[in-house]
Amino acid sequence: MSSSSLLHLHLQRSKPLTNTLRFIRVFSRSMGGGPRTFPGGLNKWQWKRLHEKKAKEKEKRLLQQEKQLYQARIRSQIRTKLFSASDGGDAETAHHKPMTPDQHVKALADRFMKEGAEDLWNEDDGPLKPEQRPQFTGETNHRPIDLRNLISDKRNLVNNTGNVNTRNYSVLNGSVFRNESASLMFVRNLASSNGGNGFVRTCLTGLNKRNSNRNQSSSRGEESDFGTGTIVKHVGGNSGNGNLRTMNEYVKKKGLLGRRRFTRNESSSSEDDSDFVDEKVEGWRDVKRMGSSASLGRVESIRKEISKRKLVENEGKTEMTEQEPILSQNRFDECGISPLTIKALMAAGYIQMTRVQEATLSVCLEGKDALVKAKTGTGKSLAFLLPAIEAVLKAKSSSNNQRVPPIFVLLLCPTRELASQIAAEAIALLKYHDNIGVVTLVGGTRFKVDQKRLEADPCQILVATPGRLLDHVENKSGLSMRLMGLKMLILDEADHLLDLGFRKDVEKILDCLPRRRQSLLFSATIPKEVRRISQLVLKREHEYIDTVGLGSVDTPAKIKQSCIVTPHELHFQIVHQLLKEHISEVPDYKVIVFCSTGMVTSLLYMLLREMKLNVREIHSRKPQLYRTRISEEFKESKRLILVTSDVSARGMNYPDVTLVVQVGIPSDREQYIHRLGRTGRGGKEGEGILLIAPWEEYFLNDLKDLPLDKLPSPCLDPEIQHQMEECMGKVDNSIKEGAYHAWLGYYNSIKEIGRDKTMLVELANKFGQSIGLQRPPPLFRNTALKMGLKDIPGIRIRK
Ligand SMILES: Nc1ncnc2c1ncn2[C@@H]1O[C@H](COP(=O)(O)OP(=O)(O)OP(=O)(O)O)[C@@H](O)[C@H]1O
Repeated sequence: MSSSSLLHLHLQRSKPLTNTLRFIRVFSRSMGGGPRTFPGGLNKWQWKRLHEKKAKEKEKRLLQQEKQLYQARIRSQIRTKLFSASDGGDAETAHHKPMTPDQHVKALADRFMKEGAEDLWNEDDGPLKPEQRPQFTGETNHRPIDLRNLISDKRNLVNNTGNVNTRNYSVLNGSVFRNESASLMFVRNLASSNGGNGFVRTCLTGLNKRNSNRNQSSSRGEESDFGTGTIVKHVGGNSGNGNLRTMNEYVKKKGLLGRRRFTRNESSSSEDDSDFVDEKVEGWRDVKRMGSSASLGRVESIRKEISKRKLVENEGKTEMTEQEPILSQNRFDECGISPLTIKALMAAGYIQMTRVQEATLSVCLEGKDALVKAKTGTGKSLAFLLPAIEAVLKAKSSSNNQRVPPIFVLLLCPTRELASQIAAEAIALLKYHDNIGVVTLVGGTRFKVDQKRLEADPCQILVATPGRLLDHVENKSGLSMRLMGLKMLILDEADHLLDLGFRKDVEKILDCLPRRRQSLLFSATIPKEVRRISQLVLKREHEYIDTVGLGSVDTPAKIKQSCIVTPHELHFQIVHQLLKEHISEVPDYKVIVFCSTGMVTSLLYMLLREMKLNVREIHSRKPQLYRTRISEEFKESKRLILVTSDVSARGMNYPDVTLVVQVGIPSDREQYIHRLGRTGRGGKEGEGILLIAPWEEYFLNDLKDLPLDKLPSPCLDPEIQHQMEECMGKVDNSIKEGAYHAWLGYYNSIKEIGRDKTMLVELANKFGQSIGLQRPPPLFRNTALKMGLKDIPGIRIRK
């Protein structure tokens, strides 16, 4: 399928998506009033829930289609590039010239050497990054309890059969494909990710001959990606039908066809199976033989080619990565930005660019859309603020006096503190520019005050959190009009903003922005899903800039990372011990302790305060003024400990943090990286300790490529233990009860733990006891119902 018809399809498909979103909005607005009873005897809320559920399902389906479309488009682009590059001619003619086997190997190696190619790599292909030596060698002192066993068993099940789950060849046969090697799967996956394109098929079969309807089969491959159909649907087409019949008949004859229909992924692979049959029709055994002999050799060559190139590349890089300097050789005064901005940079002591600034500045200044990944603390904020200022200068010079003063740059970030920090940085860079204003819109402040500021102050750059911005946009405050002049949209912590928690708001905001704009997405972590969903914001021809690079660790090299596995009940005491040790070793200590929820943060803060440590707390349950004051104080201080929830996990640039402690598992790998990244910023040294219970140890699987060392659990002084119990006794019971509920809610939401409710409640009750609760505090019936905990032993329901 050509890229223009793909675009056409995309436009067609994005229409219903917008309609759905509009429907949800109109619907939710209409829920304010209306009749009291609804068809089917439903009350207003049941009716609302029913419709919301339907709308959600529809939206999910449409997003899925968008995703498939995007993948198909990428494949089509890659194919076009590969053919034209390898043949040195245009893509059309290239389709008629088969590649030589050597060319295939080189082209495939090229493709998998590209940054971000992991996305196209499949788990079946084996590790793309070099294997890390196992970090966790020490034995756990504590025997893992049942839940952990259960979890790790289940995980193993998922991991080991991951391929089977997504590409269940065993449906067709047990013997033919199940035992095929990872390498064969690799080629097969290439075939699938290439939409069944001919050159991969040749790889698979080891044959150079091309059939006359290759173009047809190629486009079939892409179309089939949109369907969820069976193998029958997928193979459709001229010769395909015949082949399919042959295959189905064969399978039926052998009694191999199970009840199951193929999923989309399966069908995408099975298309390649059909291609086998296309070229050699004797039967499945032949298919296997061909696949395993010729194509395995080819896969080996591809792997060799990749490692050869990597070796050459790495030889030059070794020294650089070991030291990992964050600064580049380039200076700001050579990069073509405004002299007034350079003056402000120099005044702030910024002379040379960091590597991410060097890598992104020219692209951003050219006006291209970009998705940028760079490690924590490497200067991403400047990397997007400098082009933002340039965009304002350019827009200002070209726009005439307009009735409504336009906002030229909109910068979205997930937390209030981060918004204020970025705004402050922007103001510092604008020190010598006249009449360019920066305004922040964040929750927790008075709406009317925001409106007044927007009216009175110059505002060409708006820094906002999505929720509050949406309030303004939906309130018809005139902000939508001003946003119609937007030239640049920036999403800091883009992966988080495109996460489920924020995505709806971000989508609604996008609806209000002009399509002709430049969009920049920045984060230290960009999971595959986000890369795909980023098309919601970015133009098709955006740049993906990954300064971490394939095969490199995602965390700064100068942060010493370790992990302590010890029962949950001891965590608070161990935190106290670790802090005491750190304070005695590092005179200018500055520590951040992350807890999983606001209430647990509050509890630990009070306990540590009772233990006479110099602590502060920040979490979402505190008023904004207090949060801002503490944040400022912590920025400026030394010898201070900040106990916080995830509101401080991303983007916050507290200088010279010496230690980060994470109590309990974070919500995911990305959050671990961001929390850890509050230390070791700007190329400095730092230390991070993750404190988890034995039943949380499964999470280490997600960090196995990071350099974590396992530390033994420190010995606890019984005297201190006694003191802590006394201090815990002084903490208000309502805080403890809140912490218990929050703890339960947090772990209930983590699927690996939350699915065994009985065990979850047992663990929560143990936690309750450890913080001095005689009995587990009761839950509201509705809350218990929502959490699936109503009839679980150990849960008390409020009368
Ligand atoms: N060109 C530069 N020269 C020297 N220091 C710099 C430069 N650019 C940024 N820094 C410093 O690096 C530190 C980290 O910068 P920044 O907060 O932008 O990191 P980040 O990459 O956005 O981190 P995170 O992923 O946590 O948001 C800051 O202290 C900043 O002042």
